[in-house]
Amino acid sequence: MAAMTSISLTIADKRYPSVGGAPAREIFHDFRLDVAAHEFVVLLGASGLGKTTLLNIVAGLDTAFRGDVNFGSPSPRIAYAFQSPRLLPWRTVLENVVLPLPSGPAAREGGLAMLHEVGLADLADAYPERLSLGQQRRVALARAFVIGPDVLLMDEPFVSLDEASATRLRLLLRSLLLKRAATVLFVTHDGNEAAALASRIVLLEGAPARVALDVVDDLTPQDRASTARVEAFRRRVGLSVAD
Ligand SMILES: Nc1ncnc2c1ncn2[C@@H]1O[C@H](COP(=O)(O)OP(=O)(O)OP(=O)(O)O)[C@@H](O)[C@H]1O
Repeated sequence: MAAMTSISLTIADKRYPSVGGAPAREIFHDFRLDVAAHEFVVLLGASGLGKTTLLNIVAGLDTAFRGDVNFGSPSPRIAYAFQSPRLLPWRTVLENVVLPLPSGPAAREGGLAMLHEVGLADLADAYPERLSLGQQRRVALARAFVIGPDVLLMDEPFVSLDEASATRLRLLLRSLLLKRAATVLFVTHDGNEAAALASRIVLLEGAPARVALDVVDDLTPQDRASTARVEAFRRRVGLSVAD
């Protein structure tokens, strides 16, 4: 039975000190975000607002802030898919996927099963340099899911792909989540991507960042497959974010 993991994030204060001539910046002030178990929250907002900072705080990678992250369940498994796939070039595809697992035959089996699910079983023994960006992003997805995450953090995981490849990867992500539910925080600049994926969209604005819009995305799978319906939804709820 998978744990039901929610996320309660409070950031009383997060700032970066001044670097070079640039002034110190307060990124978050009295900020709060509550994510229910198995919600798929897309965080949307302009560049430089603090979205990556927020993911790093939830991941526990950034502890230089005043505030608190609470998961509502003990020791949740957290997977983080970064903006670039970050595969180790000297390891094979399979070796990259099983990195987060204790080594052994069970890891190999789990890794191969995951590669099969993302459609890359044939490339298990290849090295990352041979892979297209779309394939590398699939490997990153496999590595995120191989631990059976309770919390999945994703920072623009499908950026720089052509639209057809990005659409395929979004469908793949949704089907992976149908098999093993996770609580998801997904960052993007792209309003259509947000509408196509989310169960809830949170738009951030300003400095320090505040929640400018927080809407439920109840599109059906059929709606999500239609660019026109996704765009209509985005306009209806007032999401008009430029990239
Ligand atoms: N270590 C750091 N030191 C100083 N400033 C930083 C540091 N990391 C990030 N910043 C600044 O803090 C702000 C928020 O950065 P962050 O990467 O969280 O934004 P973002 O919303 O994820 O942006 P993008 O969408 O471009 O990735 C930016 O202005 C960035 O330049």
